[in-house]
Parts: sequence; C-alpha cells; structure tokens
Amino acid sequence: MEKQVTLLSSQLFQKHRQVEVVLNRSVLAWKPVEKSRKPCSGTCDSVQSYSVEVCEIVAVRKTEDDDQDAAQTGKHQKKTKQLYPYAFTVSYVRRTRQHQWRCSEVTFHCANQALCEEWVQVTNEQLSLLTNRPKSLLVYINPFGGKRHGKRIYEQKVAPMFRLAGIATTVIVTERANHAEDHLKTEANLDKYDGVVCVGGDGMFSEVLHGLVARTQNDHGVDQNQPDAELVPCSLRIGIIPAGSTDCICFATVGTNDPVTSALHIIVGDSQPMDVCSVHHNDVFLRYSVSLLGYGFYGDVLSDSERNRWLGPARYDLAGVKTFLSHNYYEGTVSFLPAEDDVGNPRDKLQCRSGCSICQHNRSSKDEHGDVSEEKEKPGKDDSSDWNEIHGKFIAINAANMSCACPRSPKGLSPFAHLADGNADLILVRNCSRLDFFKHLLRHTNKDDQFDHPFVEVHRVRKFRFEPECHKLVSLEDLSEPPTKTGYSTPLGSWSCDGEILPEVAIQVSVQCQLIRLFARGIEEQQQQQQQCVSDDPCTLCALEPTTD
Ligand SMILES: CCCCCCCCCCCCC/C=C/[C@@H](O)[C@H](COP(=O)(O)O)NC(=O)CCCCC
Ligand SMILES: Nc1ncnc2c1ncn2[C@@H]1O[C@H](COP(=O)(O)OP(=O)(O)O)[C@@H](O)[C@H]1O
Ligand SMILES: [Ca+2]
Repeated sequence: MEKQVTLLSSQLFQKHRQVEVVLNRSVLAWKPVEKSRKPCSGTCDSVQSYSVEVCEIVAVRKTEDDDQDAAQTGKHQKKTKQLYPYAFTVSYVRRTRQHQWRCSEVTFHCANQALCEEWVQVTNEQLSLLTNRPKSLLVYINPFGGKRHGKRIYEQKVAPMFRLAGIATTVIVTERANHAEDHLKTEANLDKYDGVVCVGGDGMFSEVLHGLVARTQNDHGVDQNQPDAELVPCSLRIGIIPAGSTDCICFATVGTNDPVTSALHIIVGDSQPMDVCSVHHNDVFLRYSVSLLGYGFYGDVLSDSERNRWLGPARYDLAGVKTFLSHNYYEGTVSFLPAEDDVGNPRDKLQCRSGCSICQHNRSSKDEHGDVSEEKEKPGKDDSSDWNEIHGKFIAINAANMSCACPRSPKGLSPFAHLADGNADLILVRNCSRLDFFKHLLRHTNKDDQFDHPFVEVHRVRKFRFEPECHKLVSLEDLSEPPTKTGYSTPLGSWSCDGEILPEVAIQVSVQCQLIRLFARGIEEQQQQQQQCVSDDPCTLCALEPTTD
C-alpha cells in the first residue's frame, strides 16, 4: 500500500482534551494525547482514534466567536478558550441507520492564529483537489410534488448545506408542469453548471431527464425519433432531492428517501451511471423511462390516481385498491431481445450495489465520450432470430430498468435488476385469480420471491416491443363511445412511464446503457454503512446527534 505523506500534524484541543491531529491526502485523523482513556460506553468497541476520509469532508472553516460561545459554556470550556483562543470546525459525512447520512462537526482549538489558519488553508487545498465535486448547480423545485413540502425541504435542509460546502446555486421554483423540461431544452445556459438538481418526485426527475437528454441530442445533431440512434450521454449529473410521492429513483440509487442524505451525495460529488429506456411508437419518439414502464395494473393505477392528485401520495393507495378490485387483464404480444449471457438474470439474487461488478463490466462498452466500442457494434447482435415472442392475456406487463425499490416495496419490483447494465427486467403477469394476484403483490412487501408463481415470468432484455391484440380493429365512425385508444374495439390499457401516461399502447423500447449520471453511488453494502467507531471517551460517533437536520 502507498504510504501516505503527512501534510499537517499538530497537538490541538478538542472538547476537554488534547488531541494529536494528522492530515494526509486521504484522511483526517485525531486521537487523545493522554495515556489513560476510558473505554467507549456506547454501542461500539472503543479504539483510540477518530478518522474521516478527506473525500467525505463537507467543509472546513474558522470557527467564529459566536459558535464557540454557543458551544462552550462550562468552566472547562472557558479555560480552553483562554489557552486556545483560535478554532476551526470540520463538517463531515457521518453514516447513520438505513443508508442515511448526516453532517457532523468537530471543532479543534489552537493556541495561535497562524496554526489555525494553516489548518483551514491546507485542508481546503485538499478539498479543492477533489475535482468531481460540483461548484455550481441549477436547481428546479416542484412546489406541488408529494406532500407539497419541496420548497420548505430545499430551503431548510438543503440550501444551508450547499452554502456550507461553497456551492453556488441558481434556483427555479417551477410555475407549471414542463417548466423545468422546457427551460433545460431551450433556455438554460448549461455551460455555467456542474449539475442539475430536481426537488420533487419521479415525475419531476423525468422532466429534468427529458430536458437534459433532448438538449444533449440537439446539440450533437442526434435525432431522438430514430429508435436505433446512438444517443449521446449527458455530461451534467442529476441530483435528486426527494420530495415526491414514490421517489423510487432516489430510493433505488441511494437506499433511502432523505433530503439531507441526497444533498450530501451531491456535495461529495458522487457519480452513478444510469440506463435509460427510450420508448417509440412507429419510429416516433414518445418518452424516456428510468424506473417503471408498466402496462395493465400499474398503468391503470396511474390513470386512476391522476384524478385524485389532491390526495398526495395516498392517491396511489386508493387507486391501487380500486384497480386490484377491478381485476382487468389485457391481451397482446410481447417480443423481446434477451440480454447477453454474462449479465446475470432477474432471479440470480445478485443485488446491484455500490460499485456493482455487473454494471462496471458494461461500462467498458461506452467510453467517456459516449463512443461505442466494437463489441457493441458487432453485426448480428440484433438478429431477428434472437427475438422471442409471447402472446397472452396479461394482468401486468412491467419493464423495470432498475429495482424500483421504494418505501412501498423496499426490495422493489425487480429486486436484482441493475442500474447501469444496459438491460431491463421484463415481468409478465398472466391472467390469474384475484387471490393469486394478491399473493404476488404481497410478495413485493416481504422477503418471498414475487416471481415464484406459475403465472409470472421474468426476462432480462435489451429491447422489447408490445403490440396489443387488435384483430377487432374498427373504423372510427363505428365507435359511439370515445375509444380508450383510437381504432381498437378490444379494451386497452395504458402504459405508465415513470408516472406519466403514454399516448400510445403499441411501443418499441430500447435500453440506452448509461445514458445519464446521477449524484449518487448506488446502495452501499452494510459494511460500508457502519462506519467503524474509532473513538474514545465520550464516543462521538456513537453519541453525537445529527447537527444539520
Ligand atoms: C398488498 C400490498 C401490495 C403492495 C404492492 C406494492 C408494489 C409497489 C411497487 C412500486 C413500484 C414503483 C415504481 C415507480 C414508479 C414511479 O416512477 C411512479 C411515479 O412516481 P412519483 O412521481 O414519485 O409519484 N409511481 C407510481 O407509478 C406509483 C406506483 C404505486 C403502486 C401502488
Ligand atoms: N409548478 C408546477 N405545477 C404543476 N405541476 C408541476 C409543477 N412543476 C412540476 N409539475 C409536474 O408535477 C408532476 C408530479 O411531480 P412530482 O414532483 O413527480 O410529484 P409526485 O411524486 O407527487 O407525482 C410532474 O409530472 C411535473 O411535470
Ligand atoms: Ca438496467
């Protein structure tokens, strides 16, 4: 292992004791100088030092007198202030339960001003070397998403952290649907920004996605209407501050729907590539999807829920019950191009986690500039002979481009789907009894396998098409009732595309591998989650309360 060069090492004062503080390029560490130390009385085994990775330091600043006065009221503290009148505070990421991050602080007191300023300067120099961190962000807030708390969440929980981290922001509170999308497509000067942040739900994310992808394709002269066009990846990353109803894109990429955690992932400059499904009808571009493309059950839930938007997130529960009771099924033909053999399968129990090897493997197929390697260009890869075709009556047809985990279903619609493997999991739920369908739905909420039913099949696919049963095609004049979809006499459902209803039922879908990047890192494994306590008395990692939320 490479030996780390010490940049600074000093004896400083922290709380009521003297500490040896050391900074190298990757770690800030400190430990008490005294020989005798009481063990940690918290939940961890006490060892003798604390450490914070430099890449997880949010900010370092000189501690103002006011801050010191507020923190130091006791006799000891007054004495500390006399002996060590200068201080600096380091704000850093602390992992708590269930993938949540918090911003903690530690203040070091110094005997002389020059030393204090040196610590602030050298630590800041190290932070400035972290070039993946955003310096300037364009933020869109949907004030009406979810429980309508978006503006408050941003102002109270997120903006102060961005300020602390020295990130400049341009904030736009949207005034109508499609405001963010239109602004990104035509007006925004994107050269000024290192990323775009949306405050809202999956629908708001979808707006930002459409705006950014369309803008990028326009700038590069790529026609989105061509289903086989090689789309150019977006250079700006997208951050999501969850303030919507489902927020599954945030949940499935971070592991929690928590604004403070998401803000910290943005600040430290995380990057998570994401696949995007492009959806076409007869060679006309319809929409992109990142989470769920659902026909039948989820399409019906979505259409019904739109009527009750005023209910907020609860609209989905009401619509879910109504749709379940109506127990509709839809006939049609699904054709799909299976994934390559080396990318796993939807039941292999290999969860997509931070640094996922399956997604990393696929990364090699697209270089930094979005050029496609020879491997992907091999002729015959899309041979019509590779396509499979299934005809049937379906209660639901779901294409999950990622797990679609969310608080309603913590493991998601397809628990082993991958964020960036270039494939989607296509789930076909054939017509079955209400009770069987209920059992299938229930398994989305517990540990049982929702695919382990004779009426459910699931395939990992690169592309798929759906054609509704249309042999009873009639002329428009024959239809006395307004048709659900023009020209068909058999009942048609609709596709929900990340929470938007598609205007067409017959669709062609193609997964665009790693078209965008988020300010996220994928869900961390449990070991990464539990930051090891390396403290002593009193153990701040065990006992400190969050300081920012
Ligand atoms: C007997 C209990 C059954 C419970 C079954 C729960 C299964 C839940 C699966 C949820 C998948 C969610 C996929 C995400 C879709 C979102 O993109 C979309 C829009 O989100 P937003 O803009 O934040 O509102 N949300 C939905 O389509 C809602 C699906 C809710 C289904 C009950
Ligand atoms: N100012 C606004 N007024 C009305 N609708 C808006 C506004 N801003 C965004 N929207 C639309 O609201 C829809 C839902 O937003 P979203 O933030 O996803 O909330 P939810 O998760 O509750 O559906 C999105 O499709 C978006 O286009
Ligand atoms: Ca995928």
